[in-house]
Amino acid sequence: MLQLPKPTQPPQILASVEESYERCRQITQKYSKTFYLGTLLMPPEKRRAIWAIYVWCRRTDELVDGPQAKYTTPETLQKWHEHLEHLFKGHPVDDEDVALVDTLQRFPVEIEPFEDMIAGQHMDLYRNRYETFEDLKLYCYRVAGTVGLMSNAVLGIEENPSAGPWDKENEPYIPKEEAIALGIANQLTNILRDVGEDAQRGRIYLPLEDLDRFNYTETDLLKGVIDDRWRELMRFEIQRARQYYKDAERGIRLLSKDSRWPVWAALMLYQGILNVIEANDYDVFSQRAFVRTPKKMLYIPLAWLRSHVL
Ligand SMILES: CC(C)=CCC/C(C)=C/CC/C(C)=C/CC/C(C)=C/[C@@H]1[C@@H](COP(=O)(O)OP(=O)(O)O)[C@]1(C)CC/C=C(\C)CC/C=C(\C)CCC=C(C)C
Ligand SMILES: [Mn+2]
Repeated sequence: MLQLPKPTQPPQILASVEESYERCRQITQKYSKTFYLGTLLMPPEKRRAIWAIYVWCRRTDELVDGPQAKYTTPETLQKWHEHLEHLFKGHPVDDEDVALVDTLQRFPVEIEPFEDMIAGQHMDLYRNRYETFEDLKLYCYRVAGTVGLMSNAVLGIEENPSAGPWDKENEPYIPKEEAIALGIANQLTNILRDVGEDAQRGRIYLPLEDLDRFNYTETDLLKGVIDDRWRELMRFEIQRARQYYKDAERGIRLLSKDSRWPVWAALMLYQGILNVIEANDYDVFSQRAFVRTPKKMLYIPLAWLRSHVL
């Protein structure tokens, strides 16, 4: 017997694939000058896939960090998770989704990093202190390491041209840990840059065990005290972030050739924020550290060199 369609909501006319990617491009350009610049160095198909992923990440982040964040509850995140499941079944729900569904078909990736990022936003909903670095690392993996895993699928791995047929059975090494390391490095940089802003919202991401170690208190931080204890603490955290950038570097060498330059550029541009924090004598309370445009432009050819030489 012929099945009649079940009565549902009238089908919504969504943006075309091209329109949706263009929207994602505009959103990426508006929200992140750094990553947008990096994506311009990619071949067009990869570039627009990264824009689509960026927009999903940005929308997820906005749920707990954006202007409507005070209305976000665990149910909101549960609904966002259901929305995600639709996308992985190939059904876009709104205009921005159309590009991501297309991207997921072209560059298959597991749902897990997307789910983990939602779990990270859940942490932001309830936590405003991190006791140990292990606690903070889990948060950093969830909100940023996951971006590395999502991006890996698009960036691609360089096939080893010298591999013989006997090597074909061996799975190629996917630099997952290195991609996660770059996400964690970026997130730690973000946290160090935004200490003052976060404190004004009552949030302290720096591990309390680290504050203790340098004899610096929560009250000092909330008051924005800059003294030798603070400088030592910041030096320690900057050093830790730099180690994560270092760990990521060996992974970049394994990426496909056309992805190395943009990733080096994104790494150098974001890591540059740490140098600015040092140049500002660790004052992250009364000024925001950012890399000036002429310096940014200098990083681009340097990144090209590194992608060819290292
Ligand atoms: C060039 C390239 C491939 C970039 C990836 C771009 C992308 C998909 C970014 C998504 C970022 C995003 C919106 C994440 C949501 C959570 C969040 C806000 C995390 C912080 C990002 C900063 O974003 P923001 O828009 O605030 O930027 P500004 O500070 O305003 O400039 C984070 C700090 C996390 C970003 C993490 C990454 C981009 C992961 C990087 C890892 C890779 C690209 C993998 C590379 C592969 C190997 C093997 C090393
Ligand atoms: Mn955020």
